[in-house]
Amino acid sequence: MAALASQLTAYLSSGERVVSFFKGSLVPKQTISAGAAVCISAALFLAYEQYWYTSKKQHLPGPRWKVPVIGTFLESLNPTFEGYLSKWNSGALSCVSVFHRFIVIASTCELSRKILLNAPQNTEPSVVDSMRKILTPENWIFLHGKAHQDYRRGLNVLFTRRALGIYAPVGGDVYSRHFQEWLALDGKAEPYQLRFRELNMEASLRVFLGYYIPKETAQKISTAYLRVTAALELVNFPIALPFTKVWYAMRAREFIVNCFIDAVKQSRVRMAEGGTPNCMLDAWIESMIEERASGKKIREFADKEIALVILTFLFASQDATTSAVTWAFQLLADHPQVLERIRKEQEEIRGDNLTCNLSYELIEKMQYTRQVVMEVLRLRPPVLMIPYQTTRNWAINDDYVVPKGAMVIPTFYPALHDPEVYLNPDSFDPDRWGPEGDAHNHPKNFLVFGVGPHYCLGKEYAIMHIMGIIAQASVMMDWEHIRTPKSDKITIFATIYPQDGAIMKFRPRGSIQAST
Ligand code: HEM
Repeated sequence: MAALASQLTAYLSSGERVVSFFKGSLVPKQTISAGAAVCISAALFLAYEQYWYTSKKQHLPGPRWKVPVIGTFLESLNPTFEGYLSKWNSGALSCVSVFHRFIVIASTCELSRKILLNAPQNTEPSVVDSMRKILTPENWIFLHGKAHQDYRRGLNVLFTRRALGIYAPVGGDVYSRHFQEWLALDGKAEPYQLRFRELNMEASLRVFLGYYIPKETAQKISTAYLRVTAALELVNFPIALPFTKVWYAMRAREFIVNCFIDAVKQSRVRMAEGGTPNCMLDAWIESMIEERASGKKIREFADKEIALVILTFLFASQDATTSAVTWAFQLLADHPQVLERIRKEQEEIRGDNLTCNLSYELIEKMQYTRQVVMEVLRLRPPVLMIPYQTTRNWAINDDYVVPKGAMVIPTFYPALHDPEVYLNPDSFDPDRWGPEGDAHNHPKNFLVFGVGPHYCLGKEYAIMHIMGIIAQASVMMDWEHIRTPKSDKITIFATIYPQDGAIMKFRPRGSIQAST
């Protein structure tokens, strides 16, 4: 069967040869028309496709047969959360195929961790082709194994305690400015998801690049970046023809990277003159200057390289943090007793200066606010899964070998909603992260940021950023969530959002109670 299958594959690569195969060898000459030959070869191709699928599928739960040619492509265009849930519930491992890609989905904590931790020996992150085009093939994010490890080590300096201390007040300034804009809407109710995105984008640009980028350019970058997000589909047209989504995204990337390079040059000049570091670029360049001065052998990062790294940070952070911030505002409005405890904590640690700007020292004192952020991320993990692929045939457990080249997907949601680990897993309970709770005793289940060689580099910064936003918001504003039947329904677009876009209204702190 396998020999026949491989013979057929070779033949099916050329229609002409297929016709001659059937005309010339299988049946006597002159007895079969070209049309009939095409029909027979199509039928054999379809049969081969089913053989290909079922021989990989074996006993795994999944569609019994492959939809000819496209597999479950149509379902993957409009994924639903309920669809994912039923897939995860179907077995510890399950499968589908999209076009000619065989996909294995792991739904337990143990198997998901195994996939992530087995990079690069048996697995590696699976990259959609458009990503390589948009982020450029030379981007560090596509490195594997030792090269990846070494490069990544050089970036650790950007997320030290000292570096976070530089970023906290920069973020705080941006949050307060955006809150003032929301308050200027005078309590108008509207979906806030897009406004949360704008806040995140500006915070990222200012934290990463400081004020080397003028306001108008920052706005242009924010708009251009929408092109990048739009091109992040699982399936794109393979060639970046003019005016396709990927083509627009590549043009946007060129513009963004050029702006970043300009900022790097300015930072180099300022830091060489002994300036105080005000953003990630400054921290990075200062550390290179210091290491050079100390005579250490260091990795010199070129301007474009730095710009591309910052681009990956934008890429990795924008959607995930926007998702987390959206759910955080919604969950806090729906659980006023939790918001009150955040406020109480802020009063305790800020004293008389309630609306003072953020600092890392303040962040470190926000024990309860941290618990809240951990719980938001557990309940509504922005990233539900990450696609990897196998680099060889790999016995993932005792009874299944994932074939080489298959996409293998570790999922995070089931581990984060495991009722044996998190009591009442679907309830929002920040106390489970407190001294009395036991969520901390199960670090293996907290897969929000992945695990292994590619785990999230920005984890600590992301947590600080979300904490900073809700802390600062709690002292400046009151907000209401206008609930709709879609508020608790999850929509999936790379990350997860409430289906109604989180309809909210904001008022200055104290005015809602005062007016009711
Ligand atoms: C709530 C916000 C965030 C979430 C939920 C999140 C989640 C993740 C996840 C699940 C991964 C893949 C891990 C793996 O494959 O094992 C990842 C990778 C990554 N994240 Fe985040 N992330 C967030 C924010 C950020 C931020 C703010 C930054 C940068 C400032 C960042 C930078 C990165 C980078 C560079 C990688 C790739 C690391 C590598 O391949 O070595 N992330 N993140």
